[in-house]
Amino acid sequence: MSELVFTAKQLTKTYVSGEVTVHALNEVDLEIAEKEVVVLLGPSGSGKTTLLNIMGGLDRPTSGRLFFRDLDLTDLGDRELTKYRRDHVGFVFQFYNLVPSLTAYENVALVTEVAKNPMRPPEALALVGLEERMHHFPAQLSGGEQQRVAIARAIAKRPAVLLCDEPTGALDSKTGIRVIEALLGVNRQLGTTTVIITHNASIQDVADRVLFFADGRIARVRTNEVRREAAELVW
Ligand SMILES: Nc1ncnc2c1ncn2[C@@H]1O[C@H](COP(=O)(O)OP(=O)(O)OP(=O)(O)O)[C@@H](O)[C@H]1O
Repeated sequence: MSELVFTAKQLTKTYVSGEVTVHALNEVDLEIAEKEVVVLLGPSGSGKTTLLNIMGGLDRPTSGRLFFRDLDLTDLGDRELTKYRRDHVGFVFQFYNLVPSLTAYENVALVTEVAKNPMRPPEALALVGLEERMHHFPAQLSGGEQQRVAIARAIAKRPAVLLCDEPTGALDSKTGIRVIEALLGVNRQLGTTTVIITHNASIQDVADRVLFFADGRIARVRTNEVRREAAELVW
């Protein structure tokens, strides 16, 4: 059995506004192993982003526990949570949030300059197939290429986990597939545990496991015996 990266126990997040209570996460139990690729699917509002944000130390649960390896994240103060995030977590969002006045190289360097044991920017950009474009500005890159720069930026500090919220949401199928290819390449070469939220059901075939969310719970889990390559996807 491989090592666990995340263990969630009865993880619950409740929002109360006035008379309305929303159970964004409802007593979720979950284990995610080292090096796993996990895809989260489910309707809008089913709790996927809430779980991702708590795993990334961006948000806190209302009750329950979440462990990163043997570190109980639910016990951490704000500064410790920030340190956890900085040392161990890379994020990729739907919109790339690159600095437009900086080249691809410089966007990655922003992170590597403050990390403990970073890759050099060209190494990170090579992992996503962009070494030839590293002196280009975001405006000179396609959406898919910009997202790959964002992935290079997220993984340059060699995080244990990469959390991706709709990474292909703004992309057409061809560039989306290249982005998934980049994520799988990083997972293969660095062993980064990767969690991907998507509304695109075809992406589930590249995962080790697929968690289907409904009403703040994991309603179903699918395990793929064989992971498909990104190039085999059709959407
Ligand atoms: N800050 C907040 N205040 C109040 N309710 C919230 C807040 N954040 C999320 N929610 C509610 O919690 C529920 C779960 O939201 P969440 O964003 O986790 O869903 P999701 O599955 O990621 O949806 P989507 O696919 O649309 O991103 C929703 O009903 C949402 O409206």
